[in-house]
Amino acid sequence: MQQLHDTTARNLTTASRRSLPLPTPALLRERLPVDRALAEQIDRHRQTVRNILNGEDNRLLIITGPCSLHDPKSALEYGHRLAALAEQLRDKAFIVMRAYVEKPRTTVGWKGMLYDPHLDGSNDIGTGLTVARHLLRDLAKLGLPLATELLHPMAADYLGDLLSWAAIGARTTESQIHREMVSGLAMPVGFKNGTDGSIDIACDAMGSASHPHTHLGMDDDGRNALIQTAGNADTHLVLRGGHDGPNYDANSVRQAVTALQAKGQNPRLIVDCSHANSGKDPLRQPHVLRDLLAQRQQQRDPSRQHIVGVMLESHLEDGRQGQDKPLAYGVSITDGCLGWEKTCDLLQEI
Ligand SMILES: O=C[C@H](O)[C@H](O)COP(=O)(O)O
Ligand SMILES: C=C(OP(=O)(O)O)C(=O)O
Repeated sequence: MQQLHDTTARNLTTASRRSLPLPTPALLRERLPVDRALAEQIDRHRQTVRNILNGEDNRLLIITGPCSLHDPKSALEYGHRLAALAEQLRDKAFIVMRAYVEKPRTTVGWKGMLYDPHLDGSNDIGTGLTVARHLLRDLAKLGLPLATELLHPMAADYLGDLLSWAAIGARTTESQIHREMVSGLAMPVGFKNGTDGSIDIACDAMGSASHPHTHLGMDDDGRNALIQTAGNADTHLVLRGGHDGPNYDANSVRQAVTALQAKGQNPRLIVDCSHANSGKDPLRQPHVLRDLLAQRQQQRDPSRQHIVGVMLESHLEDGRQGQDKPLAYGVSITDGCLGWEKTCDLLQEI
């Protein structure tokens, strides 16, 4: 009788969810391993990003790539072209590819390759994890450092070893769970300012993530676990504009730097040329980037440079997929992007 009661109570409280098994992080990493040479490459790339953020390497950090990856073929074609450009510009810039497989949504919408790799609402996350890890590993093997937004903390367990930089997005910067996760990550992590444009929440996030935490989590074998983290010393601010408009202009950057200095935090920051800084018009990104380059030129002493990195949303073709049309190759499925030709011309200006 007591058992019947317990079962009924459990059914009532869990009626709105169902679960299916997924591979553990250890199993996925075993199936798609990172070999020693690749691990060393990623370690070197992380260190270069750290050096830029600490003012020891004066090259511009450029994080560029599609708003979201949805098709391995076009992502790899972009990666091949970017790897060649990165080599050409290596004296002036350190280029990292945006390799975003999770998308935060304002309300609802496609949540990225990791969640729905078949793009049909079937939400085959098991395949999504494999496709995403496979693609990220192939891109890293091109010699490219990779950046992504870590949206679900469990995704870091499956993909974190392939990343040289990660973002916490505008919609999750205030989340304690994300700050705890960042505290245990081995790569530099940028916190974006909130969608309302405020930077205080991102500064709080940097402070929180730099501390050790103890939190609920999953171990490599997929078991619930108590996780203890050491604190991440390489967090920084990413300006992406907000509801009231852009924050890439010299005045906004100065205010952000002053706020960071007042809190004793790293005043070197990254500016996203897209999102609210471009008013979501991808073709405005060159205008934003040129403004940032002009601001950098004003600062003659490289060690006092505050804008150390920029982000672009860029794909093979301009814009985004048309509504109710067959998918066009190399076109973003989420936010509009700057096409390759324009991206390439723009980055040559550096
Ligand atoms: O970068 C992508 C989008 O800006 C973000 O995922 C939010 O998208 P949405 O407002 O279309 O949901
Ligand atoms: C969603 C993104 O950015 P933000 O968090 O700034 O909206 C993104 O870079 O894909």
